[in-house]
Amino acid sequence: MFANVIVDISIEKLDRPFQYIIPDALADRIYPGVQIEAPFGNRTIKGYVIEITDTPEIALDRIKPISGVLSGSVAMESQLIELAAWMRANYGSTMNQSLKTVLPVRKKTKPMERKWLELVADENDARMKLAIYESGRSTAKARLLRELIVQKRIEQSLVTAKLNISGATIKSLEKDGMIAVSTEKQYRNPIANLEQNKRNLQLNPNQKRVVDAVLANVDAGIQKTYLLKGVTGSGKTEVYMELIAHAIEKGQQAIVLIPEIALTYQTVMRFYNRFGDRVSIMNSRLSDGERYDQYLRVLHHDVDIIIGPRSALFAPFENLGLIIIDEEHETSYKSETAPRYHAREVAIQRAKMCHASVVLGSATPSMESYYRAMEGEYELLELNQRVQDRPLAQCEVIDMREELRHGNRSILSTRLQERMEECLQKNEQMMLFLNRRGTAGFVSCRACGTVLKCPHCDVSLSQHRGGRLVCHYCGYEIPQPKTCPECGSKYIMGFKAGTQKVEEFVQKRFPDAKILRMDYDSTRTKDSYESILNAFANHEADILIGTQMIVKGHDFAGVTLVGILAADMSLHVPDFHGTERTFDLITQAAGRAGRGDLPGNVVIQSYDPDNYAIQAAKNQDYDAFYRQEIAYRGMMNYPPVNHMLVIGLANENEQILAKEAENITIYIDKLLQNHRRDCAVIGPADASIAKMNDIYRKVIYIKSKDYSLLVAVKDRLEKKQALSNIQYDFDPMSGF
Ligand SMILES: Nc1ncnc2c1ncn2[C@@H]1O[C@H](COP(=O)(O)OP(=O)(O)OP(=O)(O)O)[C@@H](O)[C@H]1O
Ligand SMILES: [Zn+2]
Ligand SMILES: [Zn+2]
Repeated sequence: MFANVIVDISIEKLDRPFQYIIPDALADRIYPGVQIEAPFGNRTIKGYVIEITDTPEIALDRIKPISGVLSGSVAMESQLIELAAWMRANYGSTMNQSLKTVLPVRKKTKPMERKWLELVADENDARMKLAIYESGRSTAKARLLRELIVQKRIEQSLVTAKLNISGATIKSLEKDGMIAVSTEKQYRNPIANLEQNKRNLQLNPNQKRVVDAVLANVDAGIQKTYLLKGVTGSGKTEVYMELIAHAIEKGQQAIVLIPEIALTYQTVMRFYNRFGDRVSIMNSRLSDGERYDQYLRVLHHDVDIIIGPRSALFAPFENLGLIIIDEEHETSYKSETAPRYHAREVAIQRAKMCHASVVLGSATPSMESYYRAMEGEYELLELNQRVQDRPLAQCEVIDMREELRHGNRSILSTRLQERMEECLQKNEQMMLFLNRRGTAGFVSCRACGTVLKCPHCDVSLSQHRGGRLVCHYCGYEIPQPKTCPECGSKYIMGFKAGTQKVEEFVQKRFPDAKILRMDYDSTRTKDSYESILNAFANHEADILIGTQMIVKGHDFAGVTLVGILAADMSLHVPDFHGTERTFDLITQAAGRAGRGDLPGNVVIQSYDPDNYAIQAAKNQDYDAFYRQEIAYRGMMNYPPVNHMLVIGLANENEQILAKEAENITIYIDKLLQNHRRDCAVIGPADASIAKMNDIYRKVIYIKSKDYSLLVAVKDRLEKKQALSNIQYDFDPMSGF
């Protein structure tokens, strides 16, 4: 057997593992992540094993044996490399891609150095010396010494800038034995200079019950994953913080994942108020240097808590006790580039390696997580009430087909306009949420609500050029009809309306209302997102109009009305998750209303008001939604009941791609011929983006109950020569 070893984890050399023989005597101590010693040229170097293989890559007589295993090699990097190896094996990528995901980009930039001047002589001696300097007209030396007698310790840059003192003067004082100069490395702290506002909140009995349940297991040494299902505004964040405080008390550290878009000043402050400087953040707005500094601060035990999106999962804590994933249903936890990992699964894997707990939190848990909780794999914990017994908002569904029948062709239903009027009169705030997800591509009837779907896959057909409607799962296609096949209406078309249009309409209808709009266009500059949220929180506007951006965990006490426009648009994304996304979005949006002292109202506008996702969201009844959705997933063999592997192929030559996709499908069919009952191969079909930058794309789907069968197919394909670029996506979260 051979081990592929990385000898130095600096980015330039990541590209090149070196191969060594595994001596029999060491065989059972060598696995990915382990730190070893091996000959390198004429010296011995330390390295990390990244892979075990039975294929030699160079002539056998040129491969040297590993000379030793570094016992107790607890080096942080070794654990992360082991994790990278697991990701490579389970998601399909090169080892390089996995390592680059897990380890930070090393920046040559040095940390800032601060020099300190400190008085070391005792005060009497210093005063005597000061008198000598003064009489000898050493005015610069006198000035500095006088200051240090008062301050004891001053930063050098302050001395040179403010007291106008030269390096020579400092040296001379040092030589006289008056002061000492020391340097201190300082890493950039992205949340420095915040003002901490300590406040101690008493957990209510429900919150306490949840915390106790976790702590009981922790104290008994039981490592587990928990699913915290708590309605919007039930105080999940307070539960997280309490658990973190307990971990820190035991000398452990914690990682908190939240979707990038919810990582606002408001959220960071909640953690900062409780934990102060022991908290740091990672997000995409940090420069590579700042990000690397956070990695070092973690390594040097300067912080106990890292908050950030997906990538914060790889913070190098040595004694990690807790990983929290808030809004765990969010699609952004799945990486869209290889390795296409899901943060939830990697978190669980990392937690197992270091015996940490994982808490997944959401008001609308993903189907995957709730299914696993039902199967007993995760422990389910619930918070079914809002804090201080605030009621959930009152929801009503408006049938937009009726509106059309009554001659209202506008974006806002009569009912919503009435509610808005009331809200403005009472000087309360509202949010209008336009569901833009999935508005591209599908075709629906405005008179009866019918959406054209694939008869084989039950996903909506997508509009293609040349008037074709195509299924991206199986390739089924039909010409686009001119009239609705259900009711004959000619109002059958793609849906198009943007937030800007909504804003124009609302402004015209309510000329005195102050409106803020938040969408991709209005938040392109660095801080605009934050400043819109702040302005709204300060009641500088009555109405906030936006896309999915406005529903992510924001806590505005003044909002009493939420209007959800085009609620059902996301039902029709060409993807089997459409119904789940719709339920999530409506429930989360509705959860923004009535969080303060005043009760909330929600108006849901839909062309498909009887759909179970819309009905369940209206009643804020997660369980009802789950029961129907899981039955559907089971019937169609979709995840989480089955696993699914998407094999994406890309090639600039359309003919070669088509041929290769066919051949690979036949090859996979053959591979799986003894497993016909446990799996299905579907496709090849055009990818949802069938051509990108002049590269053609196709997809093949495999469904199976057995994840390892899918991994085995991937492993075989990886070894095969291919003309096209091949990508793997296990249990996809969105169309390829
Ligand atoms: N025990 C408590 N006593 C008083 N107020 C509390 C308590 N717990 C939480 N709160 C307050 O209630 C509000 C909602 O709590 P929090 O944001 O933690 O809920 P959440 O479940 O995370 O909500 P969402 O999922 O909607 O984001 C916050 O303003 C929080 O400060
Ligand atoms: Zn119709
Ligand atoms: Zn189909």
